[in-house]
Amino acid sequence: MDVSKVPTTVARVFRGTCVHSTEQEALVILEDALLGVDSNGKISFVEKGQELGKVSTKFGFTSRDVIQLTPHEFLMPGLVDTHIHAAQYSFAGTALDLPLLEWLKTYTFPVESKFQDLDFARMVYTQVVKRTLRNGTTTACYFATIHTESSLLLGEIANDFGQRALVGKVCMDRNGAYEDYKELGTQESVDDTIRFITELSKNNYPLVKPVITPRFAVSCTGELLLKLGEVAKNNDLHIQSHISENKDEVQLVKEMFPDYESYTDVYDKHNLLTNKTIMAHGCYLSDEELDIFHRTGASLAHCPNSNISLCSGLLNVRKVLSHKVKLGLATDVAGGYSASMLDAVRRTRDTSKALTIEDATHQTLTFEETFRLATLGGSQALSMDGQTGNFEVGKDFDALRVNVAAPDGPIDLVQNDGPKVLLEKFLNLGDDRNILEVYVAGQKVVPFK
Ligand SMILES: O=c1[nH]c(=O)c2nc[nH]c2[nH]1
Ligand SMILES: [Zn+2]
Repeated sequence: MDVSKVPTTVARVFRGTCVHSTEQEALVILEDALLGVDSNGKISFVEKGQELGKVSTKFGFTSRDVIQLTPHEFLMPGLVDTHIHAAQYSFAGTALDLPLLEWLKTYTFPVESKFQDLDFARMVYTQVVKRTLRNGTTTACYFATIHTESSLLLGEIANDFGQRALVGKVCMDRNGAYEDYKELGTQESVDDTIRFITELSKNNYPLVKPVITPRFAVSCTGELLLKLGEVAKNNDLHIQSHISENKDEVQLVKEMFPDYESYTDVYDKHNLLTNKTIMAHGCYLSDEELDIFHRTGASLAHCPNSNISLCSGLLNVRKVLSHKVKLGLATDVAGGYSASMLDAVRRTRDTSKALTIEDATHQTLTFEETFRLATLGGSQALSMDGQTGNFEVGKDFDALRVNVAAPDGPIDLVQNDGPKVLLEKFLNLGDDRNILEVYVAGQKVVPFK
């Protein structure tokens, strides 16, 4: 029997304001909407509240089953963090005084080396999954470390807490900056990667998948890059890495890969740019490089907090979008000091405003556009927009129930603000106290069980 044809029952029905984005409109506000979620966690209908009688008959529920949102509440799609280093959560909020290459050598590699210790890994990975979920990250694209066992543990923890996640065991077969943190050789890196994807896939976690993760061109030989491209292709997997974050790094890649046209060309020629590839940063990509992103369908993770914290650069999101390159937002913990995607939303607008200060003709991103990038944009960047990203019927219900007037919360309301103002206040002033509930694929994952 085709399971997809089995009739499903309605598991939850909400009535109230729903906000989300579509390809056409950055912000769609549905007031007094009825949103139904079926027993498979998928959105079964989005209708008008006044149609309650008809809808309840059609879908077989009663008005007593309806969860009524209060006037200061709304549902919005879950936030998508397209790039976060789970292991670096252990030093988030510190060590922000060096540029990228020195920062990696001084702070990051020594900390990541500690993740062969599974007890330490369990503690940090549990913290980061809980913290991001509580802050509304329903989908996270994680870098772990070079250690296969603890990377598998990160997948297990994300699954246990119900977060949708891509998890990458980091590949590094060279590290001139810090010899103690790298894999034994190229073949070991490939073999461990294959073991990682095999073991993770064996668990059949419904929402957690492996992602092929060459750290960046600087820490991988050409041979490794090529082999990882092959593994990704043979297994139809996502790929993630870093690109063009800081000027010294771009120069170093030029020196290490002298036969290539550009940083992007290095990845392209090693078959690492596909429509399931997400590259972090991209601050210094040329028009020609962005055209390669467009041609291959690869996307960018915008990491504004980290770009500013490590003084790396200011990504021009408008320019990226004008090349029709998919783009999502990211915390990039711990180059970025906050694990909250609300911070990424704010830093995205700050960066856009800084670009406007530099050039008055630059069109600042609106809050509605930034909202779309944090939700639908992220799901597109991860090629997951068939399953998540907005409230289209048939997609998984990944959502936040937000109360802008949460008691003891950070927002004071003084007048009867409409839903657009409430969303803007939440994005600019809100925090986890405003996020009453988080749903992933229809399951309530916050508050924690
Ligand atoms: O922000 C970053 N964080 C990292 O861990 C890293 N590794 C390579 N390039 C990087 N950039
Ligand atoms: Zn990163």
